[in-house]
Amino acid sequence: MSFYEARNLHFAYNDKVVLQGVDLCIQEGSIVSLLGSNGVGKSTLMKLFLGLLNPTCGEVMLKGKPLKNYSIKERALHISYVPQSTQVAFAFCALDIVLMGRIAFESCFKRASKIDISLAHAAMERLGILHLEKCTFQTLSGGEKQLVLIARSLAQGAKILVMDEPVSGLDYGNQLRLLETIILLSKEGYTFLKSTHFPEHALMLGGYTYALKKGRILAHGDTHETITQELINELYNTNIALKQTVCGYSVCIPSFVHIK
Ligand SMILES: Nc1ncnc2c1ncn2[C@@H]1O[C@H](COP(=O)(O)OP(=O)(O)OP(=O)(O)O)[C@@H](O)[C@H]1O
Repeated sequence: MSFYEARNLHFAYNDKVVLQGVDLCIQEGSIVSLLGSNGVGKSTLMKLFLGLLNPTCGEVMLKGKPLKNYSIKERALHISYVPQSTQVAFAFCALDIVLMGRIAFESCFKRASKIDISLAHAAMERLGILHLEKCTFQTLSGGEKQLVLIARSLAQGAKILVMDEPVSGLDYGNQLRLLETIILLSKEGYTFLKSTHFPEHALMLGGYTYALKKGRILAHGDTHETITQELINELYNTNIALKQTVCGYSVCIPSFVHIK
């Protein structure tokens, strides 16, 4: 039985076709990176995996059962979502936002329990943002907001994390710390489906990669075998060379053909 998969997904926004026959299979505890140019459909595919959009054809399956047969609460027990950004209408503090991850376990109107608060604190501590707990979410920087949303996902306790460009807005140190956290969490049994604009980050994480182009899967497989310089150049219309460093990491070396 597959763990989490998309079978022959098709999707269009009205008459704008975005995905055409996408198959994607995620093993439990794995890290799956989605690559593709701007507007290719990565966020759309993730929203289909979350059940926030319905496919025009095809199906998302979770643990052998169609996702559409799970209630919203059941979905929240399995899957959490880190969006690219979140609008918050009220002056919630960062801890309130993280505690919202616990709503699936309680009623919206019930006060957070001691257990909820300690789980929220643990998630914030893990991401190095406990000092932000009393800050108003709206006043945080883009990167700080992103870390709070990731903490909300961890506090939710769901073991599948769907992350839409999770490092966007993070400074270089927080990018590396988040990648390391993802690797550590996957070793604890968490499963990741994440989009990225950085092939090097996918290579650091390893796992599995799917590359999307023109609504279809152009390439997929073990990340280190799938991400080649030819694939990167085809996906992004670039002219890079992929080189391996002495410590085993691959880096992209761009050639700026227009600048001499
Ligand atoms: N609500 C919507 N209504 C109509 N078209 C949409 C909607 N959301 C996205 N699209 C279009 O669908 C296509 C895929 O968008 P999507 O956000 O999934 O791409 P993406 O690969 O995540 O892009 P990026 O890397 O820039 O975040 C784009 O052409 C986009 O303009």
